[in-house]
Amino acid sequence: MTRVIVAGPRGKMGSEALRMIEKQEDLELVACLDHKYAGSQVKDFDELPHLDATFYDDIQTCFNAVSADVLVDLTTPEYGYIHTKTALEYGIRPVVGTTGFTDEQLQELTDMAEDKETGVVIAPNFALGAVLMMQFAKWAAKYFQDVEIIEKHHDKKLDAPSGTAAKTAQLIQDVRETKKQGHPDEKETIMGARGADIDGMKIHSMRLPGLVAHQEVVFGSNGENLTIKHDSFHRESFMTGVKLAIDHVMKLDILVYGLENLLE
Ligand SMILES: NC(=O)C1=CN([C@@H]2O[C@H](COP(=O)(O)OP(=O)(O)OC[C@H]3O[C@@H](n4cnc5c(N)ncnc54)[C@H](O)[C@@H]3O)[C@@H](O)[C@H]2O)C=CC1
Ligand SMILES: O=C(O)C1=N[C@H](C(=O)O)C[C@H](O)C1
Repeated sequence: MTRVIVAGPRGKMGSEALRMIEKQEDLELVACLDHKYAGSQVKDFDELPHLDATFYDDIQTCFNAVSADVLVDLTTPEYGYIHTKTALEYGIRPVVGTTGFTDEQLQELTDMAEDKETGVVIAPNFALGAVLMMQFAKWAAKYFQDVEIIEKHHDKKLDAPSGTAAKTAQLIQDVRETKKQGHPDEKETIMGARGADIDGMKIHSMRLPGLVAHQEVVFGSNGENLTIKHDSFHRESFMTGVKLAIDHVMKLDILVYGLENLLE
């Protein structure tokens, strides 16, 4: 039985994670961490009668009160980073879906996990289709140098570009030479019109009500375009990956960034 704490349990992802945990025979929810509702019970809020766990609003109080193996963090960039560090200090293995960490923060957490010999999984996208979309994009980038990433999300999202777009760009960077795209003399008459720039490739972030999580990676060459596209229409799409990450993190003693590293 793996004992799990969920941070952000009342959020869009966290509430889906609770529903997933309830269905697993080998996972036990031992506490929830939110910035409010301290002392409340999970069953006070949701129709999840089998989940018997208390809400805490302070991470140290929570970690001192309950014994846990894994912290699943689905909160905000600011708190996700603090929670991950604190979990490592307590020897609790973080599974982090929260996006928006800086490269410096990721490096610090990588070093800390190595130092503590404690597993961490940080996955910018838990949907298996999105993981494949990123891998296909990396493959295509070997043959197509010109590429633009268009990510589309709901308008409650805090970070831009999305963690998935940033990770896709990183994977493409591994195989693509730096190249300035578009006309050599192009000029933006409205700032930002060409999107964010990484080594000359562009990322465009769209935020609209009605969207969930969507990304297209568009490659261009002479006389042809290749579009690799993924859509998450429901947050259930992320839960296979969350469960996979919880199972794997128990066997790791380093930080793994990206679910592709856990797939055979
Ligand atoms: N890796 C993946 O596959 C996915 C990652 N995400 C990421 O997960 C994170 C959460 O996304 P959503 O659920 O859509 O956001 P949300 O805004 O619906 O939920 C975030 C929750 O965190 C809670 N929270 C804020 N501060 C907190 C604190 N100090 N302690 C504990 N809880 C706190 C909020 O009350 C809220 O309920 C975001 O960073 C998002 O980018 C979202 C979808 C998929
Ligand atoms: O905030 C979201 O919703 C999502 N965030 C992740 C990201 O930033 O890539 C994963 C997915 O796109 C949904």
